[in-house]
Amino acid sequence: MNARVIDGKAFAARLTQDIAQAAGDLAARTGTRPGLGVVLVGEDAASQVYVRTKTRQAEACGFHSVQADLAADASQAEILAQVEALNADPAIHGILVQLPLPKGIDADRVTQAVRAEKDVDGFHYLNIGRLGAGKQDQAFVPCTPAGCMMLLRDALGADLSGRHAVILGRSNIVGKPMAQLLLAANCTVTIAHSRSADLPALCRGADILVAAVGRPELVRRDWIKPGAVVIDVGINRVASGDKSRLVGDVAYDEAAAQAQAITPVPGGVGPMTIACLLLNTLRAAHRHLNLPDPAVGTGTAFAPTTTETKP
Ligand SMILES: Nc1nc(=O)c2c([nH]1)NC[C@@H]1CN(c3ccc(C(=O)N[C@@H](CCC(=O)O)C(=O)O)cc3)C=[N+]21
Repeated sequence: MNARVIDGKAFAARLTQDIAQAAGDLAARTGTRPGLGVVLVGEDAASQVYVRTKTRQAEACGFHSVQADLAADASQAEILAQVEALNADPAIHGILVQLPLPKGIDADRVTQAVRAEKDVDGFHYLNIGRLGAGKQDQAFVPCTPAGCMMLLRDALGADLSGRHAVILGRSNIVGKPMAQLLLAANCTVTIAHSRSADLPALCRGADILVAAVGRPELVRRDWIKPGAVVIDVGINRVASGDKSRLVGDVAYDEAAAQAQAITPVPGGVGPMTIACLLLNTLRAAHRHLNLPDPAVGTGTAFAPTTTETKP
């Protein structure tokens, strides 16, 4: 078997173009540009890179964008005040507080302070609850799982019903919402995690395998059912000689020998996360104006983008 590479980078680029187009249409119709507010606390290098990418892409889509940088020793009250300012700003439709927050800050307090209508990360309990109740159309769905679903439908077609999906990882940000989305798509869903017995055997039962545990190359060749679709959410920086490189939670070459299709790292799920953040912000602006959600990122708007791996 020679897995197709699911090109998340190309998919995200097309999605981002459609978002830019829809943002332009909205501005022409209503005079409103979608507005994204990003809160960054501290000097974590990776967080700075991610936040810069998000802000730059938002601006490239014609969004209004505001970035609030707070010092690493900012107090919880200062962070909450920043969130409240963005909550109250009518030009801001989506708010993102970059995680992780420094030690000593109650991240739950901060994420729950974001108004649900502006919660484009999908972390507010109202949005989590809507997703859990099958009302994901009214929710903001967390960006990484939303992007994974688009890539899955790109690989397998719109109808995923009856497939056995195994998710490795049970985080609030990826594993749990991913399970809800796959369940809503009529998959049979297994959530496996660090305390599960015989992870390899569980994974071998998967038609769809989503790896989101943050363990470099945990998933090996014999964990994968021939013909499965593998979505690798892991982004792990590992030493490679005197440099470092990014690897996923899946041993890519081994998995590609077994799978039908697989996402690479980098260039798979990561770029989709950012595109879905922009899409959620575009939707937030529409909902703020009492307009129906734009027809972007839904249905069959996207032709498959898959390429062959090397033998
Ligand atoms: N409130 C909040 N929301 C988030 O969505 C959020 C967050 N906090 N904290 C950190 C994680 C991580 N995250 C990534 C997004 C894109 C890439 C991405 O585009 N990665 C590129 C490679 C980037 C590189 O080279 O380092 C790729 O996979 O191709 C990675 C990671 C969003 N996060």
